[in-house]
Amino acid sequence: MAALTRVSGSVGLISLLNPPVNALSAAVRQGIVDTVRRAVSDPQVKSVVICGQNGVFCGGADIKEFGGHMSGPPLVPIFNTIEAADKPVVAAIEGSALGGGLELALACHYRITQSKARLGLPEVSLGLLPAAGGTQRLPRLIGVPAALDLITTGRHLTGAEALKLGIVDQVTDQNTVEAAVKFALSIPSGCNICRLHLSERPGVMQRVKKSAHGAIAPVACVQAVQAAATLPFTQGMQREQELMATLFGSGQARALQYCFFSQRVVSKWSSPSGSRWDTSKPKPVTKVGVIGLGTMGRGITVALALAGLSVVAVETQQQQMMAAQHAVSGMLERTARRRGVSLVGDQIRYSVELEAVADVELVIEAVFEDMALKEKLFKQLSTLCKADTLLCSNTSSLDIDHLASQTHSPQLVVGMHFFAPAHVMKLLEVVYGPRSAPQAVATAMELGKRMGKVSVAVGNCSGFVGNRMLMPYVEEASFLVEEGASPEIVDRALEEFGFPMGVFRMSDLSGLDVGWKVRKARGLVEPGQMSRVRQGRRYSPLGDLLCEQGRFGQKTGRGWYLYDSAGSREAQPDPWLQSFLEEYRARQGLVSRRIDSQEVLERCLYALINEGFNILQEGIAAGPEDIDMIYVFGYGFPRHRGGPMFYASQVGLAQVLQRLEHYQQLHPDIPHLRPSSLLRRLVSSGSPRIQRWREIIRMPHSSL
Ligand SMILES: CCC[C@H](O)CC(=O)SCCNC(=O)CCNC(=O)[C@H](O)C(C)(C)COP(=O)([O-])OP(=O)([O-])OC[C@H]1O[C@@H](n2cnc3c(N)ncnc32)[C@H](O)[C@@H]1OP(=O)([O-])[O-]
Repeated sequence: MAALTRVSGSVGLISLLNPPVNALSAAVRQGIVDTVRRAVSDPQVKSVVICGQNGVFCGGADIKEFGGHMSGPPLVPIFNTIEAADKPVVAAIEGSALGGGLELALACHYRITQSKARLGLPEVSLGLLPAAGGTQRLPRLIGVPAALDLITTGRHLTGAEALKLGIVDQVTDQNTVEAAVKFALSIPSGCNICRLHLSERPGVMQRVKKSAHGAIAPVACVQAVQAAATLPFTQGMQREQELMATLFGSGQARALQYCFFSQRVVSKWSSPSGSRWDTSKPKPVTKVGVIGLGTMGRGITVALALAGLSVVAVETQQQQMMAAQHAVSGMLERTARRRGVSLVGDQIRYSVELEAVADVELVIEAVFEDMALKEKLFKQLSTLCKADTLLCSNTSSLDIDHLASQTHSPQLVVGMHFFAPAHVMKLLEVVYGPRSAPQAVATAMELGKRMGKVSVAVGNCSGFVGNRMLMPYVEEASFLVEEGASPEIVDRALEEFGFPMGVFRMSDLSGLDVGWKVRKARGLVEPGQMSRVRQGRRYSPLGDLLCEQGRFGQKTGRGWYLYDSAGSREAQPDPWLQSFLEEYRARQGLVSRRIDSQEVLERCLYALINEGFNILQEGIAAGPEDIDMIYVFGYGFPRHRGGPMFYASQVGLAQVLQRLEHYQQLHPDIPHLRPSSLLRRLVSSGSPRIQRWREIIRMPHSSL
């Protein structure tokens, strides 16, 4: 899987052959061993160029091999042999040089790269570290601070950035392999590995640990680079191997690698009606209308403009429109500066007239979350837009099928549920109704991809996947507080698990009035009432009672926590809340008990997971990967835990079932603790690997 040819008389050209990304599988590694040996021993070869076939240098080690028995020659001695070769070896980098691919290039004596190529060491995002010499060679080449940044974040660089940092010797816009051959012909033999004077960076470990939220790979990456700074090369390499060995078999590495593949699985969407990603062709879209320029509409406008689309942004209130225009310009400016790209914005046209969207190919409605308002708007859009214009709603929970029924062409209606801030958050839920055409789903998915989103296609139900699962999670947290926990106890347990914020800090940030409005719309709120049973099930009025006191969270300076001032972010425990809770429990006849972090995690997470099984059973999500990517990219579920469904598979489905049964016995009035029948089916099928759940879900129930 690597070929050697002789070009320009004396250059041995080694091509890696393993489409699509020339991953370093066992066969490729063997191919490199053989071709390097032949090139080095051929007296007619004076220098060597290594490149990848089909415009990609190398995507790194073959991640698919990690799950099984590793065979074939290991990378470290191969790269050491290349580095020690007495003929100059040049890497010709096109497309990507990532992970082991960049480590291969670092072992070469020179690197020539295409300007648009992507270079990086993303192993940390797979729960690993660059263990083929990357943690030792990169700091020696570019210094400790720059190497730490690249290795602990896994971020990609362009060829131009790599040149600036000193990772590559030359950047070209011409044919990279030809440039590398020319370069190889011009250099004398010898190696240019630069041995920088390295020193440790104080304080890095503390910073990395804090932002890792419990992930172990970033910490190991720092330890490995510290070894480069303090130990001779050979000992540093040994340390790199030891640290890799601890990461390689860890649950976190398995979870992160599952996320890598799941992200790709969800792009291959399918729906119960039989429509699929590979048989549904998206409609070309160049011009999009956005209706409603509140927080969501502004973010969506920015995300569309950054993706290079023409946008017609409509806000019928003149003053609100002016404010939005100003805000969008600022957001675009800041994002362009951060990304180092030139400012876009001239392709946005603002209007106060709905008719301005008459000629767009797709409309995204982002008005207030009010069904009557949306119904009216969809009726109007259906009349004034072109007959084949796709009408999408950014609703976070309303019935897409009902909205579709307001239009002349219900097959052209889908949900595009963005997450705030829409130009930053990676997740997009694409919601299809029973009547949505496959092309409408494919078009929304493709548009999400162009906007750099992880798009997940889901079925229509109240709250879709993400918000529907959030309900039991948030409710359990409130029940725990009624029973004796404090918001701090609940939040601490969830943050130690890896969430960036616990339930209560998160609610304070997004505003307690948001959930209050939703509960009011569902007829659950009874002002001034303390009853704990509503609509036939357990209910906690705590959130409503706080809102009645004007405690809306950060924006009012008090909510579940106390803040220095309105808008401040520093949450302090609130003595008022403590006495309020004591009084509440006394009036309800509740005897406060000690609640530990295990109970917090089990009740909140298993309730969330259980709803995930219901969603799978109903076919709202096609597979566990869809749910997991929604939670990882949209709800801060720790990526190193793989997502809620993967986490359940790691805990053990029988254990999750048994704990749900236990809690359901204690709390028979909480329906979301009643174990899902799919969970029971999976347990009775022997708790198969998560990759097999789709088969079991599709199996007729009677066969079990
Ligand atoms: C000793 C340890 C040494 C070392 O330090 C460890 C490593 O190197 S760890 C590795 C560090 N390297 C990384 O983390 C880089 C991971 N890769 C990427 O970031 C992107 O794939 C890349 C940017 C290369 C191309 O993006 P794109 O053009 O949008 O294309 P795409 O993303 O859609 O992928 C196309 C297909 O290729 C598949 N596949 C891809 N890479 C690998 C792989 N390494 N392996 C196996 N398969 C891989 C991918 O699943 C997909 O398959 P399918 O069946 O068609 O769904």
